[in-house]
Amino acid sequence: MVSRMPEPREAAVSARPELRRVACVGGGVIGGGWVARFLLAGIDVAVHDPHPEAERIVREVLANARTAYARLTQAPLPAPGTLTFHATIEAAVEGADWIQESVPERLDLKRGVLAAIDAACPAHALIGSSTSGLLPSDLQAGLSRPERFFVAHPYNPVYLLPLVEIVPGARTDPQTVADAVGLLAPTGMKGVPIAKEIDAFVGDRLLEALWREALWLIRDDICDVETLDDVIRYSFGLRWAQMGLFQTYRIAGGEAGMRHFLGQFGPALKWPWTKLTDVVDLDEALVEKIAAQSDAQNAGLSLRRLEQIRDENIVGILQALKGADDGRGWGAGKLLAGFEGDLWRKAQAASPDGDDPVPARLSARVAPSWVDYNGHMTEHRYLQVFGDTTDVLLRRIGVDAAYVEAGASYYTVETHLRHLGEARLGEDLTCRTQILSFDDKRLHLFHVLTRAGVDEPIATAEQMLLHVDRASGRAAAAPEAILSRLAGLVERQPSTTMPEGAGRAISPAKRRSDRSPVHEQETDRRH
Ligand SMILES: NC(=O)C1=CN([C@@H]2O[C@H](COP(=O)(O)OP(=O)(O)OC[C@H]3O[C@@H](n4cnc5c(N)ncnc54)[C@H](O)[C@@H]3O)[C@@H](O)[C@H]2O)C=CC1
Ligand SMILES: C[N+](C)(C)CC(=O)CC(=O)[O-]
Repeated sequence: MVSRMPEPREAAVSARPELRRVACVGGGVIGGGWVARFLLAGIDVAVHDPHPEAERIVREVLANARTAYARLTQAPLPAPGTLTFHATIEAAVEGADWIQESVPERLDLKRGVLAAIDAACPAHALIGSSTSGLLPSDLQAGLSRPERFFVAHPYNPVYLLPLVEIVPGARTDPQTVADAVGLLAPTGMKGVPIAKEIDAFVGDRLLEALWREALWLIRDDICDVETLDDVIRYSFGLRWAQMGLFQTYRIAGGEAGMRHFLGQFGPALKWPWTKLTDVVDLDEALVEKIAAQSDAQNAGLSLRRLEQIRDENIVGILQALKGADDGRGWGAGKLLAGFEGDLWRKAQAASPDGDDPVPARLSARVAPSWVDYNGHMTEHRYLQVFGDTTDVLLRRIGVDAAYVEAGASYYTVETHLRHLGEARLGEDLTCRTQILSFDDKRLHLFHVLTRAGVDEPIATAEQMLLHVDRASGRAAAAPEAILSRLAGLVERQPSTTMPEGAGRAISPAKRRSDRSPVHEQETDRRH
């Protein structure tokens, strides 16, 4: 049978401009994550949450998000939006382009809150609900303008995981779905329209099935929570971040592929262990057992520490995926690469030549994964920072993703890196570039890495790059437009003299015999 493309995907293009102001109604785990996602995309956010400590909680989630973003990307993020807190729904939704409801998972509560939002928000505003499973048709039932309502189901942490299931109800306008997908894209999120509404949508149907089996395994003492988590994180959990279920199983079918996989494991679907559907009774004893095992598993780890470890791990995974598929990016990493490309394009459009007289400048923070057994930044991270700074320069002269796609690029052919000091965990670094020389094919750079606000270099790198025709892999003259941008940067750069250390080769170590006291004594005796 040939499947039809789902309706909402056909209305693919958003007619709306970018979001300027968002209201988040509910600022708990998920509401706080939405706040961070929108704010760090430069959007103003108004929050309403009656919890007495709502502001503290939101700001703590935001602090986590800022740390995670500093590690996630070197791309020029926009200036964060303005965060405000409001005592009423009416005040929060005033002037909002999008309202995201994230109050507790109770139909009656959500309906009341949505009715208040619907009555007070601007006519053009979209209304999304974070519900994990309630049907959008049930939630939109009492609204005066149900056509602008939909479920926007995110994943925790909302500021790092890009997926949002966009689920329309019976009365949602298909254009609303397309608009929601389009409006989320500049925040780095991937809105995925779900063709038909169903309880728990797609993600939570899968997660609930796994969770149900997990609860049985603990209740029946088959394993404890730590063993169960190990089974996931040392095996299929590692696969799922990059290939999901079906692509993974296609490979598991070997050379004969998916048909063979289905032929081999299809019959097993009739065996008892593949159709477990009973729901475990979450009685007091089981709750106590799981809570106690979970406490033991996480002894000494606060919630915020767990969140930080989780965020660091997710950032690492996203960055690995960004470099996958021969640098083209894969899955969520490809999305991140596209997001960063948009940020660079926007920054360049806002300031095509840039006002900065320094040809390239990059800020970086020493992340835990950058530190080695000596307790300082490890070697290859220096090259990463210098390489990223070179990329800043290349983008500035017009060598961006589109330029590379069109067939030419600059390749680094030589680097001389000097380590002059130590960069330690959490330190903010600045890298600045001087263009030493260039001609139609060669570009000679000198980077200096310092602690932010300090002049003394921690490291320097001298690099030679060649302009290359990518098809032949051979050096080729860069076009006039690139060369004249380079000339403009050279003219304006503050330093015109050769920097200390430029052109230096590694001086050979003295031969052991030259240094030996015996040798020196012998030499002395000869004198
Ligand atoms: N926690 C999770 O992993 C995920 C939760 N969700 C969904 O997000 C929604 C919120 O869940 P969580 O953030 O986990 O819950 P939470 O309990 O952390 O936060 C709910 C917040 O809503 C506030 N609230 C209660 N009544 C309110 C009202 N009348 N107006 C404004 N705020 C009000 C509470 O003070 C609280 O801060 C639920 O629909 C849930 O299904 C979606 C994805 C994942
Ligand atoms: C537990 N949960 C059903 C609220 C989970 C979700 O909805 C998504 C997530 O982040 O796992």
